[in-house]
Amino acid sequence: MAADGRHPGTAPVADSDSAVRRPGDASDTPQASADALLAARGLHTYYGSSHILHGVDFTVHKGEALGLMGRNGMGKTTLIRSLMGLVRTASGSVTVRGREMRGAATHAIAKCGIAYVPEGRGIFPNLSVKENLLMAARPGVDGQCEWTFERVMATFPRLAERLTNGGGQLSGGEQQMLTIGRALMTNPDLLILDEATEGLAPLIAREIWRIVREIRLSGIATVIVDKNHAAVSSITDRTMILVKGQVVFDGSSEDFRADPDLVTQHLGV
Ligand SMILES: Nc1ncnc2c1ncn2[C@@H]1O[C@H](COP(=O)(O)OP(=O)(O)OP(=O)(O)O)[C@@H](O)[C@H]1O
Repeated sequence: MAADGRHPGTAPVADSDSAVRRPGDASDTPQASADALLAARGLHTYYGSSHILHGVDFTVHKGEALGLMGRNGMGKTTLIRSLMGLVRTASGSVTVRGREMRGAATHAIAKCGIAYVPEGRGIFPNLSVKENLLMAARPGVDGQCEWTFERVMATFPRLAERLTNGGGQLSGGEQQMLTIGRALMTNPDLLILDEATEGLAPLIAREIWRIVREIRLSGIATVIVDKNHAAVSSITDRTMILVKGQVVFDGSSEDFRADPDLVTQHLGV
């Protein structure tokens, strides 16, 4: 705890209109900025007259795994949708590798190597597993083709067993794997997973976490939104907590795990 009773790296929600960065936050340094893959500064988003994001600062660096946490309705999905151009943002900036992208179309942001796997899964139910995967295939931003059909098969043995099944015939967990597999076929630099284990049986959720670990080790940056903070913080480098559309913690996952008060205060039910 800091002398004022707050956690290092936290700010009281009602204090300020903008999210407060930690002194010495890596994203403040020119070195880290050069390394930033996707960044937002002072992001404000509204749904009608409801002010949802209150000046959010956000950075994910190349190859970094970031866990985005917060109770229901705190703005996590809205932040992701704002970054992806799926909702209009009122002000602030969104950059990909330093290039301003706020207001750009979602497909233009995706073309910059950002793959978004939304909550609820988006596969083609009438196409086979193989067709679903092959139609997503494309080289990455630098022409890299590391994620081939064969590699996806090796990573998702369950999908390999169901290649000719229609997407709609898969179980919920298999559909989630197919959605992640499709995202990997685009050879992204960043994979954003929103509630990837929501509603899945524990065994299947564990399989998803194994896959996410493997993706992370392959050098792809990941942003993981999930209620299972223990699982997420065990595989991420950094943790960020949103409360009412403001960042109240942005620090290493090690620091997050060492401070159970953060869970009680900001994530507990
Ligand atoms: N399309 C919408 N129109 C109006 N309000 C919305 C819309 N989508 C979300 N909201 C509201 O915005 C706030 C933030 O929602 P958001 O989905 O971003 O939260 P979240 O942290 O992702 O929560 P959850 O874990 O429940 O998905 C909530 O109060 C929610 O009711």
